[in-house]
Amino acid sequence: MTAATTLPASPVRPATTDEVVIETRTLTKVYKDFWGRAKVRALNALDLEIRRGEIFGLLGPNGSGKSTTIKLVLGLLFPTNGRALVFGKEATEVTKNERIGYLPEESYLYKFLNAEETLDFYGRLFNMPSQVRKDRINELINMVGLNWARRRQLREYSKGMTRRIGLAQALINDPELLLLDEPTSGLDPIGTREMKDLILKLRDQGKTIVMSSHLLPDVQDVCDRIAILHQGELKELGRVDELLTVQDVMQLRARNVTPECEAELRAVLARHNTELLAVERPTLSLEELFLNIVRESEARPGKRAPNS
Ligand SMILES: Nc1ncnc2c1ncn2[C@@H]1O[C@H](COP(=O)(O)OP(=O)(O)OP(=O)(O)O)[C@@H](O)[C@H]1O
Repeated sequence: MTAATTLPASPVRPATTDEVVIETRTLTKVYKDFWGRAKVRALNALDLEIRRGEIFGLLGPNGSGKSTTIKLVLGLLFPTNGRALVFGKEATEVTKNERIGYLPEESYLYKFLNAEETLDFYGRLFNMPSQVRKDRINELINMVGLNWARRRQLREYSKGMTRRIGLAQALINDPELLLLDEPTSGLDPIGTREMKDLILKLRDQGKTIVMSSHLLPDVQDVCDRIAILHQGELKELGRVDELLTVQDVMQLRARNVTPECEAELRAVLARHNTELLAVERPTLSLEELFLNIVRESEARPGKRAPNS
């Protein structure tokens, strides 16, 4: 994706509202074997409410039920028990699909079409008029940074490029709700940052986004709330900032602290019987360091003295 991530014009909607977009009530899925015998309880009595304008993360180890949840919400699977409602309607009702975009974990796009043809195919499925389709395809291809490869067949695409065209496809109908299965998998750090910025922009446009991911820093960066599943059970649910806040520790950050000032601070803390856990310099994340170096190298090509 290029820096020119212009998003297709859609009305700016307010951020998170109280409107519930996805609701699950004791949602349960038991996969059966060939003989109809219960084989795997993939999801057990899941209760969730996801509101308009949220970025909601589904986390959990392999086999914990994330994809099953997404498929139930999409109406691709029937629940064994309980209900999944999307926009207030049963998830299995097909009319809701017009308001949903889905990026599956594995690409199912036709490999012998190029990016334009792929999006044109999906635009036709949504009965988009020719000119609207053309404009939308241009906007989306630019948005995901594939302009340079728009006429190349998808079989020549790298994993990261495939992820980008998958996202463009998921956005073709300007959906209100986006379900993204592992949106950053296969992307390099710059592509990952751009995908995350894009997800945030889509949220700012009022879209509701549900994403599953194993890449925890990505989830931490973009998600407002998360659910953690384990063997089909909901184990944790809440706002990311609240779940990650260590309640009984406080951090002070100050610039230009002199040794005298530090000594006084230590003395004050000691006087109040406060246990000083650490005095340290903040560090960049590896992502920040990497992006700084790449951006600097783009601005100033040529030799760069390491650690400068
Ligand atoms: N079609 C199926 N038939 C039988 N069992 C299935 C089927 N699909 C998934 N399962 C089982 O259901 C459980 C949950 O699977 P699911 O794919 O929802 O997990 P996940 O959290 O998405 O995993 P991953 O992180 O590996 O994608 C697993 O034990 C899996 O083996």
